[in-house]
Amino acid sequence: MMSLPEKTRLLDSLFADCRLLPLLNIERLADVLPLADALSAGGVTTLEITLRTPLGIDAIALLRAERPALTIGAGTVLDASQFAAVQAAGAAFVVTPGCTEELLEAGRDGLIPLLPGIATASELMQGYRLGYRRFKLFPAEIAGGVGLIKAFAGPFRDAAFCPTGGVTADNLGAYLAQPNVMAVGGSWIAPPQLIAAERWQDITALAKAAVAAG
Ligand SMILES: O=C(O)C(=O)C[C@H](O)[C@H](O)COP(=O)(O)O
Repeated sequence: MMSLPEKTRLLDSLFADCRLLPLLNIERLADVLPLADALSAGGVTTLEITLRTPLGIDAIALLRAERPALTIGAGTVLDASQFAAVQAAGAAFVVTPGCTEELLEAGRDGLIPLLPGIATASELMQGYRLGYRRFKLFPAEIAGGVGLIKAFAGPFRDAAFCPTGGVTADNLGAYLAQPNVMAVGGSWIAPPQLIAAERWQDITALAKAAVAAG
């Protein structure tokens, strides 16, 4: 089993080539492969399927089987049983909006890395105490945005963040310019209305623009 420092290194390696984490809510299973291909064509290498819809687990398993070159994370994981389910479906890592003791322990003891969600120094320190050094900052813009990430760089010198929630094409560059930003996440690269309309080329264009900003 991997230690937390090994899981930290694995997370860093997933974003070494592309610091983007498009967040996908899957409403129709038929969208999964064309959507993943549209993002790949734009240069995306890692994406997050949320459990916000009941198709999340099936979508993760489908991508794992059909698009093995992509790295698939699972998002909106809220408890240890969901952690176990996405791990079994083949997720490469787990992202959560917040952190509970149960989830932090599941991420420590599980087979795949957890990127726990935090919005305050105190939440960060609960994970830090166990050995976590990589965190999702959620909701990034509301919690303090780039200013908060800069402030965290003072006391938490070896921590890095994946801001998510309110990241757009307009503020993406400011986040990526921070040395303690490991990646940025969000739905702006594959907006629900473009997925619903199967506008795959528009999604490729949004992905290309975001990759260019990184
Ligand atoms: O579902 C989760 O796991 C979350 O924690 C929330 C998402 O990360 C944000 O809602 C994405 O925010 P937008 O990019 O502004 O749409």
